Amino acid sequence: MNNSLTKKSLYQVIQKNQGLIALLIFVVLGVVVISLIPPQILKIIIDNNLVPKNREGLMRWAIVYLIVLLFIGVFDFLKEAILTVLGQRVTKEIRMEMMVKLGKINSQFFSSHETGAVVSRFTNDVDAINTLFTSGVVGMVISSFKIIGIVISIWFFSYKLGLLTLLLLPIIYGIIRLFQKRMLQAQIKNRILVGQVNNHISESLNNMLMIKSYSKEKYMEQNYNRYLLDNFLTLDKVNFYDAVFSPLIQILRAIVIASIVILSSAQLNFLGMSLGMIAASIELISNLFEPVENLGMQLQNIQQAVSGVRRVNEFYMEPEEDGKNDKLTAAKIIPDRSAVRLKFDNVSFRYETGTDILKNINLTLNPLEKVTFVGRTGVGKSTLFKLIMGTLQPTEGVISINGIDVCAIPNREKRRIFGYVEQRFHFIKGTVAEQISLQDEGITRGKIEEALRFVGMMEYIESLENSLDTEVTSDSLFSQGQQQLLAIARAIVTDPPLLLLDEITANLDSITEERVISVLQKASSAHTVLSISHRLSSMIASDSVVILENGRVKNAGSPEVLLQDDDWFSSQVALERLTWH
Ligand SMILES: Nc1ncnc2c1ncn2[C@@H]1O[C@H](COP(=O)(O)OP(=O)(O)OP(=O)(O)O)[C@@H](O)[C@H]1O
Repeated sequence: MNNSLTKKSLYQVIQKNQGLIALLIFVVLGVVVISLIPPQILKIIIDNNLVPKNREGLMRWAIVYLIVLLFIGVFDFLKEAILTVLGQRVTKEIRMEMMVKLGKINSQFFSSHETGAVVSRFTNDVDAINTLFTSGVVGMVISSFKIIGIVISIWFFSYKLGLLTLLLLPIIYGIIRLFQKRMLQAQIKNRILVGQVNNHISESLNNMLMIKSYSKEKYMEQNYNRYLLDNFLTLDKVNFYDAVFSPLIQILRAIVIASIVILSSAQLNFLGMSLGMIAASIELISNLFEPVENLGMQLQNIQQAVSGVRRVNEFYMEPEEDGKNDKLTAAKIIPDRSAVRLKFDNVSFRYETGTDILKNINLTLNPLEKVTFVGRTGVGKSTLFKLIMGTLQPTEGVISINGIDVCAIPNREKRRIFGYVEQRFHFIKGTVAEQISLQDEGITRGKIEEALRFVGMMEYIESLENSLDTEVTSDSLFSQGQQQLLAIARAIVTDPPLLLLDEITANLDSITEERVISVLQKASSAHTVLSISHRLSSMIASDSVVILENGRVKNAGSPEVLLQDDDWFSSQVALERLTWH
């Protein structure tokens, strides 16, 4: 756990909660010691009062007995409360640190890790660490002390019974563990199957239109039926173990108690104990089952928590985005927006999980140039944009703006440099205005309105109930094409000198498409514009076209020259004209 996040968070919580921890230690010791007292009182009541038929002290001992029970309750409550508070504080600390880490982590991480697995670090793994507090280490210490205390108390009554208890302990533990393991296996299987049943419903709902269009209702029902049946079978097992476990413990306890009574009978009198001692021993042995039972679960929780700790720490050790220069500002990098020079020097790139996507790209774009990247689906055009923005780091080579490596640009400055319009619009929780500003306080309402007017969305937004302040609660408030327009508004609202447009007209009707292109063309006089387009006809009048093939620049030049020189380009244009006319 060296330099681990868990250790760090634990240390911080201990530092900030020293009083609470001192109280916890006191309470834990109190719980252990006080819970040994009632059997002793019982012994005194029987030996000093009941056997000699002396009722004098009964009232006094009854009150003491009640007070002790009251203390046990109070101490138990305090222990649980403190452990829950401390556990929550540690998990909050861990989760906050993990969120900070998530913001710093190298973007490559997200292409090689599934969302579900990362979510599970934040939820299941941190919850497992929480059990270290609520029912793990501290619980185990309490259970162990309780067991030790009980054995010592019994030993004082009769060393023979003490020895017998020591012999019995592993047997009781073994039987309980055997059942607990089976119960847990059945519960885990049941949980997975319940997840499967629930997933099936949400998946079916998400795909309902497709299911109906392809007439897959029967298939959906059969699958659901199968999942339900599996679920019933495991649930049966869980119920069986649940039903058997309690009676099993009762029978075990009854056998042990009966053995003590038989061994103490007048005929055998093997243990040599008074009646009070016998009663107290029976009480103590009865109390022995609870900590033994807890111990098994606590050990298991600790095992799970340890793997949670390991996984959380692995996440915390993931490489961060390096090479950022915090002193760089957009104004320093681009002092004059008409002199932006973007350069690719021997750039190659490969995702962690795959082969080379881009190989040895060398390109220099002139200031204010309009460049369109074309190439077959999957050739790496969108990847190239992510490299330009420094979201991904080239495996080899450098991409620079005015001589500055894009990977050194701090994230906070990127919105003032790049306006990136993705193929898909990502909604955030908030109002329409916040979809555009992304809660960036530097962006005024006037700027937001200007950007929305620019893409022709203002009229529609004014027709919404609260105009710009309408809460966006569902994607369906905007059509696919409108989402595309919102994406453009979000990108241009900061008036960045570099526009990166990834298939911006894919979801627009031809009238809107023409309008967007003409508006962007007007605006583009003060921008360097890089666009990706499948439909060559929808290309913003480009100064040059870069054709990518097999990860390399196959050809680059003005569209007029490429129409003459490049067979692929001229045939694509011809094909498109054929399709459209
Ligand atoms: N996160 C990722 N992890 C691994 N491989 C990826 C990842 N993203 C993209 N790829 C792969 O990289 C290749 C290039 O993808 P990219 O999206 O850059 O292509 P593209 O030219 O923009 O495609 P399209 O024209 O369809 O948008 C594809 O083969 C894709 O499968």
